[in-house]
Amino acid sequence: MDIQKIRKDFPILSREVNGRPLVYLDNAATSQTPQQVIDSIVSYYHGYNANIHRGVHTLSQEATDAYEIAREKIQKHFNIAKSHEVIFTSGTTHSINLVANGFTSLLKEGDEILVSAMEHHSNIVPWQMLCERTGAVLKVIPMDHKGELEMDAFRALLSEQTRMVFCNHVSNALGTINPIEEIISAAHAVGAAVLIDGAQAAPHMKADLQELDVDFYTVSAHKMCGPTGVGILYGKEEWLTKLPPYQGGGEMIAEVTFEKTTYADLPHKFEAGTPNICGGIAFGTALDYLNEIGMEAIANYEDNLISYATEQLLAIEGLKIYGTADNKTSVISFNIEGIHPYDIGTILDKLGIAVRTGHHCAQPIMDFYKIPGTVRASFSFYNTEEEIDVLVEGVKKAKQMLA
Ligand SMILES: Cc1ncc(COP(=O)(O)O)c(CN[C@@H]2CONC2=O)c1O
Repeated sequence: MDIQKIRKDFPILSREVNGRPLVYLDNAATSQTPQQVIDSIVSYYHGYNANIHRGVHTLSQEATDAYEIAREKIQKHFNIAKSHEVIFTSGTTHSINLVANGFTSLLKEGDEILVSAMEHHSNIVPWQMLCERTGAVLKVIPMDHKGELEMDAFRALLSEQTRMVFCNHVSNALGTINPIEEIISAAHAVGAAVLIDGAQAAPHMKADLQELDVDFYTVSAHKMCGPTGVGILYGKEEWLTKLPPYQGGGEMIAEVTFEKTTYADLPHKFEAGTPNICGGIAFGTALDYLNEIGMEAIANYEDNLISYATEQLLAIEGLKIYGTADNKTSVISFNIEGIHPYDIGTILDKLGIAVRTGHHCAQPIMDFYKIPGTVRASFSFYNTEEEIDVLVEGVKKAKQMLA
């Protein structure tokens, strides 16, 4: 990987913040956008912006073709069997809510659904709302202080009453890569459906969804060098067929009369209204860009980066890392004894360094560690060891100023 050549693809990486070169280490929040994706957005609005799927004119056909080609690129990237198992959404939060809404008609009082202790709020709150609607019971798969799920406790929680299991592939707050193959297999053994939140995994590793045999998998384009406001829900056809539509409107219908409406086939049943046409097309371009570099090369490079960053940060006295799983990627959450993470983040920003501080929409994790939040540095393939050195020096300076 020619990092300097790659970095030139990202115009934003050459800007300054507070008079210093930007060091962007908040990739778990959103990734940056290469010129190729920016050009894809511009060329859509320059050349073939039109509404899709029903137009009789050339522009509409060009836009429709580009949008459906993007769907096929997503299908190929995640090794999905059928293109209609790819549902365009506005992102992971929308995708999870679509499934949670659909299960309202499939769950009954006393059914049990399991969620891991290290979830993002978007993979907790929709399921709590589902339990309120149905009388189902939410149970939590515990984690240990390393930030790894307690798999014996997970297996003990499974029963004939378990109907669903939800877990992130990678924790956005800890970087833990969860043993989803084992989770999927054990859940299927009791007949439970599994939704894996892939938001933090898909940017950093290949996810082969047929090999995983997962029932639902969610992805946000803005974490994968794509635009915000677009993502996908993958669902096995057998499950998507069982779920009722999420939103009513145009596109998702076959026939409408005031007496009765029949719904469109997959994927359109779940794609009501005018979608983020340009976003979907640009998501396809982002996948082209990532695959040009290669997901394996990206994963290997980022593994080396996080090992270097961990080693350098741990050399700072009083610094504690949260999330020390044997198998982790792309995220380092840390605090310095006696200093509030927000204060560290503020000083780092003055030095041009962008990190995230707070609970990272994972308050149960912070409660588990009994901390208000962390400083989270999150890496991508366009970051460098030199940028990590700037981060480390910045943390040392913040410690000196605040201790
Ligand atoms: C694991 C995980 N699941 C779901 C989401 C929600 O994704 P959307 O916002 O695209 O629907 C995020 C977002 N990550 C947050 C966003 O900012 N910082 C984070 O860690 C996430 O990291």
